[in-house]
Amino acid sequence: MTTASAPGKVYLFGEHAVVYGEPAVPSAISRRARVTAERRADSRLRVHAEDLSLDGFTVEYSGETDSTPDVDVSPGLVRAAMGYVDAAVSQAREATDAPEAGFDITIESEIPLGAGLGSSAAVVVAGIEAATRELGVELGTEEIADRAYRAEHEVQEGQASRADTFCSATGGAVRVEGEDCRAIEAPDLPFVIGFDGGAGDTGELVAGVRELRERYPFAASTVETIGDLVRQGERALAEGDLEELGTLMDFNHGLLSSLGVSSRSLDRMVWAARDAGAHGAKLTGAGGGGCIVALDPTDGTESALGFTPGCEEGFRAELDDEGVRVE
Ligand SMILES: Nc1ncnc2c1ncn2[C@@H]1O[C@H](COP(=O)(O)OP(=O)(O)OP(=O)(O)O)[C@@H](O)[C@H]1O
Ligand SMILES: C[C@@](O)(CCO)CC(=O)[O-]
Ligand SMILES: [Mg+2]
Repeated sequence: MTTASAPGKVYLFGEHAVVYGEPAVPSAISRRARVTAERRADSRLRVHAEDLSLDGFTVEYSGETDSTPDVDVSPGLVRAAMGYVDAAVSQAREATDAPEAGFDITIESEIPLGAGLGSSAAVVVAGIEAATRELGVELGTEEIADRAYRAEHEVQEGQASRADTFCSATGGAVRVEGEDCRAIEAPDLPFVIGFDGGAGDTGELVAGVRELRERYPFAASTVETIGDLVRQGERALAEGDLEELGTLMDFNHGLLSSLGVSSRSLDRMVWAARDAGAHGAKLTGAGGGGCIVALDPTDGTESALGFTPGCEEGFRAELDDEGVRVE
């Protein structure tokens, strides 16, 4: 039995635009997904995912062809929910040259699902590490990141960047532009996260931005403008200029909003943070619902979020320098 964990992340800048080759800067945070893999004698896959929003369930099946989940929800919903775990196990089988390997998989996660904190990437990264180690193979961090990217790419129907999976695999703050992924220096950042209790569908939201880009040249320009903003943000990050970082985060939120990926509750939380004196605030991740991230060294934003209609939880998050690890 092997357990591995990997962190979630927030985007300082650049989500969505990163899918089209613009740079982005995500940062790992100290909330983790833990995946335990135990080799089975047969080639079946049994997944126990307590925190999955389908109310905690166990699925047992042998593969895509004859999946018969023993749960009281529609098979379509279960397949959609289990796609990332399936893809992680496929990558682990391929990496270890063990196409028939079966596992009992248990997932425990502190990262809300579909909320912009990279739960899918953390589950995939930790899943690949746990399953490959269980088979006695030690992959390097770069390979885990690459295979996790391929898994997300497959589940999100070809619409994924390397940002979430690279960040979750390596930890810390990173910069991703197309294939180019690297760690970057970051000062201590006073992240405050607001969570509306909801979720967005990453695949659908990315597809929505793609349509806008194809339909309107100014939407394509908006995506490029986000790239310009990220380059400016990198300079502010290197200088540790929190005020400038905040201003750029506010701007980034406006551009994401114009691309249709914000929501009423995300906007409310962003405004609550700004009114409370945060340096800046924006939605993080795919959007549609879920989380915002603000920069605020004071208690202002956290307490304001406590009184914001539509906000379920406000909490502080530390940058996590540690990526995937065996527990
Ligand atoms: N604890 C978990 N157990 C099982 N599967 C999980 C768990 N957490 C996440 N997943 C998988 O990840 C999916 C959510 O991924 P999605 O990309 O939509 O959101 P996210 O990664 O949380 O947010 P974002 O990509 O915007 O940062 C879930 O539907 C499920 O398939
Ligand atoms: C929306 C997106 O940019 C980030 C989701 O966390 C999608 C991706 O990069 O794969
Ligand atoms: Mg995701």
